[in-house]
Amino acid sequence: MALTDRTNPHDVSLNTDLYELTMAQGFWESGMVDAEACFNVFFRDNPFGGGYAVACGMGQIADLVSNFVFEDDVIDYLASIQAPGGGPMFKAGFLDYLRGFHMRVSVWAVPEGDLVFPREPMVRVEGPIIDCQLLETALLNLVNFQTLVATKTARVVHAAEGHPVSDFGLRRAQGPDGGLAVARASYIAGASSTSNVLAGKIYGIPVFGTHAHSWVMAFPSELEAFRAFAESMPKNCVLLLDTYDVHQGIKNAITVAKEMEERGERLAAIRIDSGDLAKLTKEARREFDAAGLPYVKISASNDLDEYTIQSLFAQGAPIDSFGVGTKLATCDPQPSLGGVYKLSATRATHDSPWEPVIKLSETAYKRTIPGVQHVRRFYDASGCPVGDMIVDDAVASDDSTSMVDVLDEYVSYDMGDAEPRELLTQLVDAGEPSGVPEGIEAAKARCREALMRLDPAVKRFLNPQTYPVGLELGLARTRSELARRERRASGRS
Ligand SMILES: Nc1ncnc2c1ncn2[C@@H]1O[C@H](COP(=O)(O)OP(=O)(O)OP(=O)(O)O)[C@@H](O)[C@H]1O
Ligand SMILES: O=P(O)(O)OC[C@H]1O[C@H](OP(=O)(O)OP(=O)(O)O)[C@H](O)[C@@H]1O
Ligand SMILES: O=C(O)c1cccnc1
Repeated sequence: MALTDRTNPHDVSLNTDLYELTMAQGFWESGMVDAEACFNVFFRDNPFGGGYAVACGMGQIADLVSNFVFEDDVIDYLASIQAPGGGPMFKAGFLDYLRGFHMRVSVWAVPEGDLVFPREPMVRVEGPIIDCQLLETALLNLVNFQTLVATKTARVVHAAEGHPVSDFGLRRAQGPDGGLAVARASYIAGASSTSNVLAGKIYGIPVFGTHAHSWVMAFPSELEAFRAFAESMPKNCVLLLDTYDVHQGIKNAITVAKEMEERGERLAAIRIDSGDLAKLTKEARREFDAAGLPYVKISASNDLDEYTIQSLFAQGAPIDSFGVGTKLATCDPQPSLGGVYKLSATRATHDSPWEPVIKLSETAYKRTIPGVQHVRRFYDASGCPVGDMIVDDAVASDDSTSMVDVLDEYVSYDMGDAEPRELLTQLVDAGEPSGVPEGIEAAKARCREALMRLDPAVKRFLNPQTYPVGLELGLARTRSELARRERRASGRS
């Protein structure tokens, strides 16, 4: 899959921050080779001021874990790193340990394409603390950006009201890897195609393209350029009308469409990439219809995002499809998702009981949730999600429907008759992939279904309603007790 298709699989273990390796060495030296940990990936705020996020990148986690090995050239490089104070950064004994290393972690995650909300675990990793720590950076690198892109795309696709959206973002993406991640995540979240040909080859995403202004400028006239393109691409001819003057562009496209009809062909569409897209697309629609060419579709591009698309439809723009590049690939106006990887439980060995741990902070906002967490998503009778409950089975109470808001302990919810379903599914079992990884189409279908069932009030762009996420009562109690104990231990109360 993706990561190893693109990079030398032996380098996967170096796609990390140095401190993961130095901490791993420290755990090894401290005799903690058998110590185990439980970490969770979560984010604190929905991106783009929205009401939800689309989980993405999970389909590549098993591949990351399997390929997390230290080949000889990697060991040689690590051996060559000098500590700032002099001498090798890594000890020979630790490098020997890494030589035979393979990940033994178990991983659970929100299924790719499903919805995820602030503070609930979107990925849970359990296993030897060394392995868990080594995984942090690469795992966050995988899921943070793809979840952000998938969420941005879901918003754009929502605004497009069922009209196809193509990812045009490669030229503005954050490098070749970024471009591939954008194509993959945007396709899962509802884009119909990508202009990125490598993504088409690697992931099997449909590829789509029109032509650039340079095509028109390379011919003596626009009409000749359109004719040449129609002859070269009779089956998928989309003409870009705005190189010189859209009004003349419409006339030239009609001339070429009529010539195509005489050859038994059809002009597929036109694209407009500048100016007032509402006004110009209305004019184009009028003229194509009047010329007896109602089948010619209208595509629009030019710095589009969910807000411009929504506005264009509010103005009655007769647009059939969109090409969305810069603002999708760069996730404008929010370039990162602040997903974090936090320790929530430890145990001395695989056979000892888990001890929940908590990270306190000056602000409740940064306080973590302790325990080995999983998520119960509740659905109403029509199959729509109504709330998510974070549960640690080891401390769970008898009350399986009540929960306390994840941020505000004075707010509680009762899920009543709603039907609970486990959200997290296992991806890796003690280092081995759990079953056959699902394809990208399954994640895409899941995303479409999940978004369709999400309350429109949570999906709206302006002041969306907050989807309820809470702690099961036993977990809420454990969290308060741990917080009190830690505060006392640190002398703060
Ligand atoms: N009717 C419209 N309503 C709202 N936004 C629009 C409308 N038409 C175009 N836009 C958006 O306005 C922004 C600027 O459009 P503008 O007409 O200034 O194009 P431009 O960037 O000057 O064109 P060029 O690509 O030639 O530089 C773009 O993001 C475009 O998508
Ligand atoms: O507008 P985006 O959402 O980023 O979509 C991709 C853009 O890429 C191309 O423009 P190009 O790079 O040739 O520059 P342009 O803005 O001058 O058209 C294309 O014509 C789109 O406008
Ligand atoms: O095919 C297109 O029209 C296209 C692709 C990438 C960027 N802009 C336009």
